[in-house]
Amino acid sequence: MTAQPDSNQTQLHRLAVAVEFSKKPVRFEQRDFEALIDQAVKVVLGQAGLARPYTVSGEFDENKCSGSVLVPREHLHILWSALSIYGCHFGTPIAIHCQKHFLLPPRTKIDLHGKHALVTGGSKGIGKALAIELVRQGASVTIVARDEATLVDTCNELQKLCDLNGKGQQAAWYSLDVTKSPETTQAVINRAEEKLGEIDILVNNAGNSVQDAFEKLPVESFERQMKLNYLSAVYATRAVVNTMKRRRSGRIAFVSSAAGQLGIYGYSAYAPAKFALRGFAEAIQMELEPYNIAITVVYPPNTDTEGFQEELRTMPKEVRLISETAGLFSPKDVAKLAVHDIVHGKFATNIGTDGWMLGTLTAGGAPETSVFGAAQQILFGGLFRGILLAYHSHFRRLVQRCAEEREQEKRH
Ligand SMILES: NC(=O)C1=CN([C@@H]2O[C@H](COP(=O)(O)OP(=O)(O)OC[C@H]3O[C@@H](n4cnc5c(N)ncnc54)[C@H](OP(=O)(O)O)[C@@H]3O)[C@@H](O)[C@H]2O)C=CC1
Ligand SMILES: CCCCCCCCCCCCCCCC(=O)[C@@H](N)CO
Repeated sequence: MTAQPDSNQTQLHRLAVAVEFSKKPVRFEQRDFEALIDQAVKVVLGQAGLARPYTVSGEFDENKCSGSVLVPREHLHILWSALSIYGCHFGTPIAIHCQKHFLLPPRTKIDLHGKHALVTGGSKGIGKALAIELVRQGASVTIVARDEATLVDTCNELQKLCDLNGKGQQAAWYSLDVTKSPETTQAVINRAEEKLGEIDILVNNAGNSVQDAFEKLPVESFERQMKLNYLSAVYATRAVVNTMKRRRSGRIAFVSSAAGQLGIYGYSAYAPAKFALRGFAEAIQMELEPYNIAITVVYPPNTDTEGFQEELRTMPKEVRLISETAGLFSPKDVAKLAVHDIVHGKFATNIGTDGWMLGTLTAGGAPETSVFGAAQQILFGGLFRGILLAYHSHFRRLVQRCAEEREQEKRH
């Protein structure tokens, strides 16, 4: 299938298309579905002298034998009739039904097989766990970070997993400081795309935290935190978004933090950068949804990584006591939940019971793709606000106790 005019103005409709067979063929997958749709369009529109080349990109559910086709508005009706046909395919009589169309495409699951995912900060911690999970589910993965030795080790590990799957997946690495400049990020992403194909999934994970009382943190810390935890994600997103829009498919994820939902003691430089990711994500999801690109923001509580161990060495007692109320998770568990939500196009990933409550409470102006999720927010929003206020009085006492302890230490 050939190119479709790339206009920002083109409004897309999603046609849900079901295929019925008199006798089900042994194999009928995404590729066959695409070929069938292509053929149907050519046959019917060709006879009417209207055939024109454009992409009918969709996602196919093998179990239900139905998929969806993204159609520009001006071609909706002619395509609807073109696709509602009976005929013979693979030697079997079949029927194609167009069931309904939506102006706003509902989220559908993507299949990671054959996809190319790029994970920033993929050499260690949560990023590495994300890369492993993406490979496990069939994707080829590029990881970027600064330190080459760690990149090489992790990439070798990933390639072994790829080989175990036996489907020709590949792992690649590039050394990149994601804060350097938009151009540097763009150049590395171009090279990654030349090697493993256009990026289907971008995971913005690189980041770290600084923690101390506000007046003890130098102003440069605030600037550096914004650069590393927020602006780096803007650079990388910019580097992939045009291609994703042209292809009308993609996923972009941001690893924020529970501290991107609630500001706590010690995180006056870290929390704003993690909050910023959310504002950015909410804004672009509204722009990119018509292009079948879904955004996910991940809000992990404390997660046991190299970065976290490093953080513990200088962590003020208040930060430790407050943050540990939400629990400590393994990078593997965080990655599994995040990849599940990326695949399903879910906007927010919350981890653990406190994470779930915090996510439900702070759903705020974010979009919600699940009716179940929306019902939880509507039902429990008020209740969780009450619970949060109870947590706050607990946190206030913790902060006070730590201040008293410090006073005493000073006196002795
Ligand atoms: N661990 C936790 O408790 C939580 C972490 N998070 C967030 O999750 C993300 C990952 O954290 P975590 O796995 O703990 O961190 P780690 O320190 O364990 O790993 C960080 C990764 O990012 C890379 N990285 C750091 N700085 C840069 C840079 N300037 N350019 C390119 N790559 C960079 C590191 O590689 P290299 O140093 O070689 O560049 C490494 O691969 C962060 O955004 C963090 O804020 C959120 C909530 C909780
Ligand atoms: C009804 C609602 C109840 C909510 C209870 C909430 C408890 C809040 C705890 C905040 C935890 C912040 C952890 C940040 C971890 C992090 O980002 C760093 N470790 C990064 O390295």
